[in-house]
Amino acid sequence: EDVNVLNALVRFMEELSAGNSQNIQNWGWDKNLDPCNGNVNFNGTWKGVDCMKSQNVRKIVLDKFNLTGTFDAASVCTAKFLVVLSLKENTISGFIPKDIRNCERLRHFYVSGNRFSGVIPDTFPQLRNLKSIDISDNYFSGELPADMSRISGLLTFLAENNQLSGEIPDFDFSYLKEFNVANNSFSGPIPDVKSKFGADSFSGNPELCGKPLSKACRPSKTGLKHSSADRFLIFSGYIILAVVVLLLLALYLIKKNKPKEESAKVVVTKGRVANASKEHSSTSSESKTGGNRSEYSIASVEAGMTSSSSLVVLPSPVVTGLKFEDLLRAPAELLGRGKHGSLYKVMFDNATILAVKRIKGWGISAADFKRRMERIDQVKHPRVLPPVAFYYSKQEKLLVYEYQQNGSLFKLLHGSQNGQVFDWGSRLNVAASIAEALAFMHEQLQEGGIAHGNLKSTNILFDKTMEPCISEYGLIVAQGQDQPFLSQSDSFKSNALGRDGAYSTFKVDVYGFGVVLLELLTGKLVQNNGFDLASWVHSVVREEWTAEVFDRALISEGASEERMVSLLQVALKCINPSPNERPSMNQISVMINTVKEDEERSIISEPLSGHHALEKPNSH
Ligand SMILES: Nc1ncnc2c1ncn2[C@@H]1O[C@H](COP(=O)(O)OP(=O)(O)OP(=O)(O)O)[C@@H](O)[C@H]1O
Repeated sequence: EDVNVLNALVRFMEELSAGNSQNIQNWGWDKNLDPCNGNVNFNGTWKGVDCMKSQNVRKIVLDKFNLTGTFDAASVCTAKFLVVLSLKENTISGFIPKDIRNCERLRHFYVSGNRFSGVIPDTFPQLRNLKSIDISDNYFSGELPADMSRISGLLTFLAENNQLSGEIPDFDFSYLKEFNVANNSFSGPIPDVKSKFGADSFSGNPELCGKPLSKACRPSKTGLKHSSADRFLIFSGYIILAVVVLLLLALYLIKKNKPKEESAKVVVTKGRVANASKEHSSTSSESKTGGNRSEYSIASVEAGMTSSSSLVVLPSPVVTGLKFEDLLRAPAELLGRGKHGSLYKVMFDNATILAVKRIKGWGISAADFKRRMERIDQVKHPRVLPPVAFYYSKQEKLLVYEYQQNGSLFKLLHGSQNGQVFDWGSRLNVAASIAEALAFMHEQLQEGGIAHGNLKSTNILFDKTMEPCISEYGLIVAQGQDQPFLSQSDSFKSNALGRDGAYSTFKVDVYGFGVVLLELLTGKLVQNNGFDLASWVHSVVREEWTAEVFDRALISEGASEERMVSLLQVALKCINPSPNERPSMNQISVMINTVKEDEERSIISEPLSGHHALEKPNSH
């Protein structure tokens, strides 16, 4: 460590020891000694200090050290690599200084069982890397910072037995495993804790109400609590809101009265409701729109579009005799409006459910489009959803797929899982299947340079037998040096462009696949095209905390860390910023199969009485 850091750490210890110089000597906190290199059992090294790669102080654990002084955050936070700070069960007093914000890498902060007082500083939520916080059994008072939810990925928050007051702020409850604020003076409604924590976590706060406590909240009471200044602010807020709403309404009315613009070729028209249960309530509106159209149908106002000649129905066992008019008239429901188009669920023939993707602004020629779709259709792979039909017009392209009832990988990972278990074995299977299918497609479509172009967990769907399959293959053109039809600012693409500028469509898919692997391993949501997740994983791995990236569900299931790390290594290769360094899908498929074989071998060789052999839930 740097001399300045050593000096600061000695100062930190002096403050903690309240001038008891004996302490410092006994524990070897001497700036002339190396805190890192020495015997672990304090022999020339600093007691309670642990270092990373024998260089930087990473952990300071001074539990039960009879410390009676105060906490000098500014000094201790000069140790930039500090990840764990634990001062449990001493008699430290005073407050936590705002300078705690400088401990940027801090992941675990434990000060329970001391005599800390004062408020938790508002700089605290700036410590985004925090995983666990234990401030229980102290004399902390005042309100918690309102933006505690900024610490995303928090696993533990323990603050029981203090004098904290005010409302409990919103936390990022998605990953929280432990939460306790019992025996404080919190008041008001309990935020939605997603039924993860019971009444024990909140008891001993007489003014708290709402679930999971048995005391219900009285709506009027919160109103009374506001001061007149508060009330003024709230009312003026309402007024502003009302003005905005009125303005929007006016704008909408003005727009509506204008003639329809040329570009709006396909509209969703009002008519009969798709849902049978609502059928009679809307019969009155039917006459207005002329019979057969459904409330949400992909109908067109453009005369040209109703010609069935442009709909190409590919030979498939799913639909026979699908006509364009049928498609337009059929009841449809808008499922999503993605960056690249909208997706409709269409009931056809009362038996077949189709998914229709509508893409706008794709400047591809009719012949190219047709060739492309037919080529994709020719390369059949059981794990790739083939289009059943497609439609071309200059402004609009429609792609028809069979609707998959079992949802997407995204939904399985992040949706309400309905008690479904998505265990390690199943995740590994998904990874292996998708890698294999993608490798096959890449190989077959190498010549035309047709990659998937938009691989992500919403485009991996589960079929009837819960086997994963890739959908929307080849709907995005991202080839050569010329700009893909995506915007230039798309960080996904610019990322795929890499530092060396070389562009490869297939390597974009490899990146996308790497992000899917990260999602499978961490269980975390992907934002910003996976860029955030990727950089988070990188930072954790760099600091040798690899085990912390994995989904808690996988850890508690007892999944093999060794094999999770192997899969993580594959993912990191896929998301290499330089596309040329990324392996091919074929190589990736081989790597994942090796991990899968290891897994299978271990299941066979493990004794049946083993913890995971018994508890392993069925894979799909
Ligand atoms: N064939 C299908 N069957 C069932 N659900 C589907 C099908 N195709 C897509 N979906 C689901 O419908 C939703 C909307 O799909 P859409 O493709 O519009 O979204 P997206 O993939 O997030 O966006 P985009 O592809 O435009 O980037 C997604 O949740 C997707 O998983």
